[in-house]
Amino acid sequence: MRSMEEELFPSTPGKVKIERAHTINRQLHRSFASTSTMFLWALFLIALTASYLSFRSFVDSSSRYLNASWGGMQWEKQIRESAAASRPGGMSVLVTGAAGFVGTHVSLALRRRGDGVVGLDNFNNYYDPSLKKARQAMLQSHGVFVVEGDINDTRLLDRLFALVPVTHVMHLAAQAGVRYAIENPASYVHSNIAGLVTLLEVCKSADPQPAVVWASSSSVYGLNEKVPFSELDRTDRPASLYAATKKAGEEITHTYNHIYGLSTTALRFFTVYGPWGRPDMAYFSFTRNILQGKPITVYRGKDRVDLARDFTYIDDIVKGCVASLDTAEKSTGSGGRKRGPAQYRIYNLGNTSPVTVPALVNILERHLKVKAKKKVVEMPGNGDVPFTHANISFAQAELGYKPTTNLEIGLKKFVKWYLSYYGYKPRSGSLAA
Ligand SMILES: O=C(O)[C@H]1O[C@H](OP(=O)(O)OP(=O)(O)OC[C@H]2O[C@@H](n3ccc(=O)[nH]c3=O)[C@H](O)[C@@H]2O)[C@H](O)[C@@H](O)[C@H]1O
Repeated sequence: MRSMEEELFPSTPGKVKIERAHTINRQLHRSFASTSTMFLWALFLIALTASYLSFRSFVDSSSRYLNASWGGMQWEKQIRESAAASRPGGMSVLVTGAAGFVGTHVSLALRRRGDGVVGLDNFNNYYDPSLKKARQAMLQSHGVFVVEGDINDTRLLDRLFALVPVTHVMHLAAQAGVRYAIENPASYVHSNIAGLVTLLEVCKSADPQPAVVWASSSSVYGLNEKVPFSELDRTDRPASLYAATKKAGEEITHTYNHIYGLSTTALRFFTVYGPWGRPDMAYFSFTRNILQGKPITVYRGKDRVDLARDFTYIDDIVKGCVASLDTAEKSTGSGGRKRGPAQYRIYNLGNTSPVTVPALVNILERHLKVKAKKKVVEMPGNGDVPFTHANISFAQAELGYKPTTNLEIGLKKFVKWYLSYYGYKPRSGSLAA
């Protein structure tokens, strides 16, 4: 059999050289012609693929734009107005989770004293979104615009930072609730881990970088038994996935502080309650059930020990948040690079006087003037801890934090709001069965 080389360059020399040369030329020409045809086909296919891909990306981005509830000149105008401070030296704060319980109160407090505030909230349906919409409407009437969007949306965050010179981020958007993590673990990873990282990525790249104050949780103390809980105590034994994601948040913010010079402050909130609160929390759902004549389930710990929480009134928490923003030092990085060491802080924001769950129910019964139908059951093993109790000496010394509302007074204010918001007539007289 002849080799390929022999086919192209036959071994017989002499007269046949020219013929051979012609043959070779023809063969070369044929092969060149087929190569260039292939090349043209390849070019054509590449062009076709490129136009298909750019068409797809155009359709994707236009549909994303059309489906998104953000964008447009009017939207940008509202953001700029909302973010503009009305007092000299005022801050421009991006409040994530602004239509949430704590977010609404902090946004209002900032706006009232003349800071610029832009809210961000995804209005998810973890609990009744109509309550979030009502909070949004209330904020709007006070000049705070709440953007509808998710902290996982980098494009939206970039846009907000391009529109507003954000000096501070008050990051309160999160998947809350200790026991719900058993049902929907992915939502905690999505909001409390992925969302946090997305937000920090944008913050670290912003120029200037904002200072970040964000909501951690008393739940990070987990199985800690040393009371009261101090920021110096162990927090490496979380009892729920919720707690684990909040603890992870403290470590993730440390990384951004260390590498990029972001100024970060984590606030460990202790069971916050009050008007405009969260319907998934015990004080809120107990109130609803008591008024509707439905039973409430009261959990009890091992050996029939009552569970207790360091319930903290919303106005005290707001003071702690605002003081944290006021004392936050500037971030030190720029262009995504650290220029020097930056502030990294963690504070307990609690009330320092735990109250048992049955005592909470007694107070509600008195304020509602209705007797609760109690079902006492052993605490299910779904992430709860038996008690919480904050040591607030660091917050006191460094933020001037000093809670002033006890559970009796705080629940009275909550009940007043609840009855009015849900259209109940306040009852007079003694307890009804
Ligand atoms: O400090 C926090 O970081 C967390 O506080 C809050 O968690 P918790 O302290 O668990 O509040 P909450 O659910 O009101 O239960 C209060 C008590 O009632 C008991 N409880 C609860 C429900 C019920 O049906 N029966 C009952 O006895 C229950 O066993 C508990 O002893 C926030 O939800 C959470 O998002 C996080 O911010």
